[in-house]
This record gives sequence, C-alpha cells and structure tokens, in this order.
Amino acid sequence: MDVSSLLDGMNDKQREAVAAPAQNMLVLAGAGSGKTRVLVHRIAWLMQVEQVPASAILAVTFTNKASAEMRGRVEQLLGGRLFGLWLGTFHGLAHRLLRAHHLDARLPQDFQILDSDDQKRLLRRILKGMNLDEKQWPVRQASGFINARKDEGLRPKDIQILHDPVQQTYQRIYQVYQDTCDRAGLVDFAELLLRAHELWLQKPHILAHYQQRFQHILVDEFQDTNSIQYAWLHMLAGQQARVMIVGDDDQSIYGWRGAKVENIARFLQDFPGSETVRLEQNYRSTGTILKAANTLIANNAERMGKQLWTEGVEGEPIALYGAFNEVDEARFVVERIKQWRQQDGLLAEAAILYRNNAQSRVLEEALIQSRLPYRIYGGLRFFERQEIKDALGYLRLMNNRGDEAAFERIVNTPTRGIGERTLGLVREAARDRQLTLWQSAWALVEEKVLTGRAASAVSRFLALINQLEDETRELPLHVQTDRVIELSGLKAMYQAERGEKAQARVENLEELVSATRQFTPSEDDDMSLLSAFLSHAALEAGESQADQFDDAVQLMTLHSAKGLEFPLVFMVGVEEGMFPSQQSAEESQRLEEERRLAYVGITRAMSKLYISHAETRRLYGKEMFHRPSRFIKELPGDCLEEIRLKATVSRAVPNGRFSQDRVQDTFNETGFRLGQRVRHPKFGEGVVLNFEGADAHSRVQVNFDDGGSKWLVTAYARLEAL
Ligand SMILES: Nc1ncnc2c1ncn2[C@@H]1O[C@H](COP(=O)(O)OP(=O)(O)OP(=O)(O)O)[C@@H](O)[C@H]1O
Ligand SMILES: [Mg+2]
Repeated sequence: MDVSSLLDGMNDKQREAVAAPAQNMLVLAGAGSGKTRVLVHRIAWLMQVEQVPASAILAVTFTNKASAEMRGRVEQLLGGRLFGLWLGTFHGLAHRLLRAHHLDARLPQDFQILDSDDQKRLLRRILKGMNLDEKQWPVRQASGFINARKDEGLRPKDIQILHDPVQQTYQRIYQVYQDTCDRAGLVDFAELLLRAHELWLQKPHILAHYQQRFQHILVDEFQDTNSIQYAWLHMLAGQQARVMIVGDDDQSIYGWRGAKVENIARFLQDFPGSETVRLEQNYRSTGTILKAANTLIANNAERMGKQLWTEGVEGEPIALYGAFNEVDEARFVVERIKQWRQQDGLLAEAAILYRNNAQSRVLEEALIQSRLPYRIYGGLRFFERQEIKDALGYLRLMNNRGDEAAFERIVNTPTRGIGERTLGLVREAARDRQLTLWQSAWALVEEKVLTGRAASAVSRFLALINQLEDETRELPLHVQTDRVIELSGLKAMYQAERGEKAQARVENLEELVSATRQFTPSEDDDMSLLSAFLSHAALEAGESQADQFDDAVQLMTLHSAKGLEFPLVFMVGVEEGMFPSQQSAEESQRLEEERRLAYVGITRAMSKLYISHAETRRLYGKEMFHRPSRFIKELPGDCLEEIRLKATVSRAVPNGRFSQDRVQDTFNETGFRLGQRVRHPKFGEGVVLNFEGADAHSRVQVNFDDGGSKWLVTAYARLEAL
C-alpha cells in the first residue's frame, strides 16, 4: 500500500503525530478533533512504514466497543486481519495476562470474574457473617471502600492502621472479602488490575518478557486512567517502549471512580522527552454545536486550555424541549426519531443519552410502543439481566464449584425448598471450617446436620449440578446451555410468570443460546470454551449483543457515550437535581465533572442536537419537580431554539429565559389544556399530555399517576378537570 495514503485526509498536526519518529508523545485535544483517528493511523503507520510487527504493539481503549471498532479500522487500513496485536481495555488486557500466567498470579486456572452485582451479593453475605448490620454498613460503601483501595494498589495489610473505628471496620470487611475471593478463585474488576500490577512487581522475568515484546504502547482516553492503570503502564513501558497517549482533560468524567486527570501531567514528567501535539480543528460537529460546547466548558475553572474550531457548516440550532413529565419527554423523543426515519435517516444514527441508567425504562417503553428497535449500551445490558445471570449462574457453578456468587444466586432459584435457615447453616459451616459453600452443603448433608426436607432439597440441588455437568460436558456449548436452561427449571419458572416482562425473560434466555452458538473465543485463549464464554459474558456485558448489526436507536448513559459520535443526539433529563445531581451541585469539583459530562454529551452530536428537561419526573417511585439545568442556561442563547408543544411554532429563546405562557396558550377544542390535572372515575388522577381531533372524535392522552398513559375519547371519558 502507498505510504502516503495513511496520511491522506489528515491535517498537518495530525500528520505530525501519525508520522512522528519513535518517541513518547502526548496528543492533547478537544472532542472530535481526530485523536482516536490519529491513534488508529499511528498503529497502521508503525506496522506499514516502520515495519513494527503487530505483536510489538499494545493499544488500550476505554470500552470493548471501542477496541472492536479500532481493530476493524486498522485492519481496513492495512487490508488484512491482524494477529498478535494486543488491543483492548485495561481490564481486558489484565484478564488476558492473568489467564496466561495464572500460576504466577496465584490464581486457579478457571478463576471467575465477579461483576459489581456479584461483588455486592458476596459482600452482603460477608457482612451477615461478620454480624454487621447492613443499615449501618451499607454494601455500596463497603464495595466502594474496597474498590478504591484496590485502585490505589492497596491490600488490606497495606492500609495504614486507621484510628477511625469506621475505617477499621471497612478494612476488616476488605480482609474477609479478600480471603473469601482468594479461596474461591474469584476476581472482581479492580482485582484484575491490581493482580496484573502485582504480577509485574513480583515476577520480574515476566515483566521483562513483555517489556521486550511491546515496543510501542498507545492509549486512548488517557484522562480517565486511574492510579493502578498508570502504574501498570509505567512499569510495562520501562525504559524502552515508546508511549503515545491521547486525551482531553475536558472529558475526564470518571473522577468519582478514581480516575486521575493529573496522570497527563505525570506522564510528561515520567516519560522524558515527550512531545506534545495539540489538535484544534473539529471535524465532527456543526459550528452551532461546537460553539455551545465551547461556551459551556468555559465555565470550568480547572482546565489545561484548548481551542477548537471548525470549517464545517453552522447547522441547525440546538432544539430545546421542556416536557411536562418524563413520559411526555419520551414521547417527544420518539416522535422526532420517527420524523428522522421518515426523512431517510437510519435509526442507528440516533442516540438517546441520559445521566442515570434508571431513566432508560420510560424511553424503552415509548420505543416499544412505537415499534422502534433499540439497543442499550451499558446499564441493564444483556448479560446483566436477571434471567441471564440466573442461567450463567448454573453454568458457572458447573464450571467451578467454588464459585460462591453463583452458588448463592441459584441455590434456590427456581425455588426448591432451600430456605434462609438452611442456607444460614451452610454459610456458617463454610465460614467456620474454611470451606466453599458447595463443600459445606455436602458436608452438612453427609453428616446429617441437615435432615428431612432440607436435606433432600439440598442434596437434590447438588445432584442436579453434578448431573448437568456430567450429561452436558461433551456437548457443544449452545446445546449445553439450552439443556441447562431447561433442566434447571429456569425456563419453566419464567414461563409460569405472566406478563410481557416474563415473556421477554424467556426470549432473553433463548437469546443466550444464540449468543453461545455465535461465540468464538479470541485467538490464543487456551481455556475451555465454557470458561472463555463465561469470562466474555462478565467482561463484555452486552457490548456484543446478537443484534448489533440491526438498525436500532442507541440508548446509553452519557458516561458510556464517550468517544462515540452520532448524527442525531438527544440529551434527556437535563434538569437541576438530575444533571447536575443534587450532591454534585453543592461541591465545585464535582460540579465541574458534571459539566465535563455535559460537554461530552453535546460533543457527541454531529448535525442535530436535542436537549430536553421535564417539569415533573417520576423516578425510583418518587415524583420530583425540577427546574431546567444550569447547564442549559450556560449555553449561548443564539444557539438554541425552543420547541413548542404543538411543534408548529418555534422561536428562539433569549439567553436562558423560558416562555411562561406556553401552558396557557395550548387549550384546544377538547376543553382541556396540556399539563392540566384531571380525574377519571376508574384510572384516577393524571396529567393531560396530548390531544388530537375535534368535536365528538377528539381524544386526549392522559398520563395517570399510577398506570401509565392512555388515550381516551373525550366524549366518553368522563374526565373531570381538577
Ligand atoms: N482530518 C480529518 N478530515 C476529515 N475527518 C476527520 C479528520 N480527522 C478526524 N475526522 C473525523 O472526525 C470525527 C472525530 O474524530 P475522532 O473520533 O477521532 O475524534 P476524537 O478526538 O477522538 O473525539 P473524542 O474526544 O470525542 O473521542 C470522526 O468522524 C473522524 O473520522
Ligand atoms: Mg476519541
């Protein structure tokens, strides 16, 4: 291939970075300036021009989705499949390393990954065992304490003996948790990184091997690396590797999880001779969107300072919609997506971004009602759904009897008469005698500590797992999975539940069988197919759902949207108390991080951006009243356009001011007005969301306080205005 084509369509600064001589380099630049593109081209350049073998390159991305995309793009540039290139997330790479050197890392070959849910479940049990009241020692606090220590590279023994009795207790919890995990071969996310780092520290010959191998290290989204990731990289790089990091301090959004933006400055110190390249031209967004993003982020005090400009068109104004409530907001978003599709837009070009995972449900319902396919990234991902985790629980226990989280999850799912009391005995014996739950259950049956129904229920369960393993060991993975779903009684259990949700659960179980059928382990995995699949499920958590090639609306949190871009973007729930959240509003550092998150959100949009907020919102079962977010007020007025409810009139809002007369002037023939509270004899009280038609045919849509929204014919509905 022609060398120069790797530099085609690149600006001078980008070329400088792609074609730089072997050296350490920082590419510091704002959103959409081509950082990731530079990284991809740099990899191709190294291989093509500098003749660096793929196996001498290690590249780190922030999500699995990003690494799959990156691999695809490099392969496309070089015109062939790549072998030997290590490309993945920090967690994925650490996992790969630990699998390859499990003995040196003091792990069993088939160690299992605990996701955050499993971790909490296990902690809950540990708290019980330690006689600690969960109300006083919340599981979230405990997991937060443990993960934060691990991210700093601290084992329980390394924590300086704290005088604070509360901290001392958490330290003890950490110790018990660690012992339990070590006994059962369980590894949580933070542990992956910590072990990988300890591997460097404790096994210099292994470190030396990889130091020799990886001549070039490249890291995307560097602003969100935490201490242990930095330490790991720093050691791996050693004296000889050349490291290129790309990042944007304005997009550092994981401070709450231990990410340290200071790592950028540290890099410049620790890697002498680093060259800094700044990219300033944005290729992603319209002038309007870029101006809004620049203006917003200028409100942050702590910045390294960057310029961003575009040669692109000015584009349409950012549309602002003030909804009555979250249902109205969802309905609005769906309407606009339908319009987009009517104008030949793809659904996959549209993304709905929200602050919290819990906000997705209402949006999902609106999409389902309108029969628009959608995909969720992050949050309730496929592999995290209850029924999937149940099924995986069986597979995990079959694979490793010491998997405590799996044991806990399925021992009485479906219910088989193993009660809390029996389980209490099993746990106690496990603790006292240093056994796994599985071993303890056997012992109690054998020793006749358990008797009668409890004994037979427990031994039936133990026999079931053994039988499942015996009968399916030789079968292909998907047949094995199918048998497990049937024989465990899971399928029957969900079939017996009524309603759409149960139906969806059965479908998801079926989907799991397809997922196992389609599964191919990565090149040099030498573990069993089942182990490989279970690791994949825990690590990738839905990022490779079977429907990834379907045209579907993309739903995700603002956090998981980092690095991505979409022609059409909806930022929903942009309200004080939601975004920024109540707590962050009170603390300037956290407020700045929220503002960076808003900056990330806005800069995902290529051509059209909608921002919406709702006056009232029901979330986590509570009704809340919210003002529009301060972030909306911080946007330049001339970039905004307020959408009026009937969508026929729209006008620019003067800087940050909202029309007060909107509700009043939307009366119509039905005699009701939008936003009005009404009572229905059967459905109770609700709010008018919409109406259509006139006279006898007119209908109103009411969102009832309990029971969702309904269309009613005005003439028959006996609605009473309140
Ligand atoms: N020189 C260029 N000419 C044309 N398009 C470009 C150029 N450089 C980058 N792009 C395009 O601009 C968009 C943004 O690039 P990219 O995703 O690499 O930016 P980024 O800096 O990594 O953004 P983020 O900070 O959001 O991760 C992509 O669609 C990319 O293909
Ligand atoms: Mg990027």
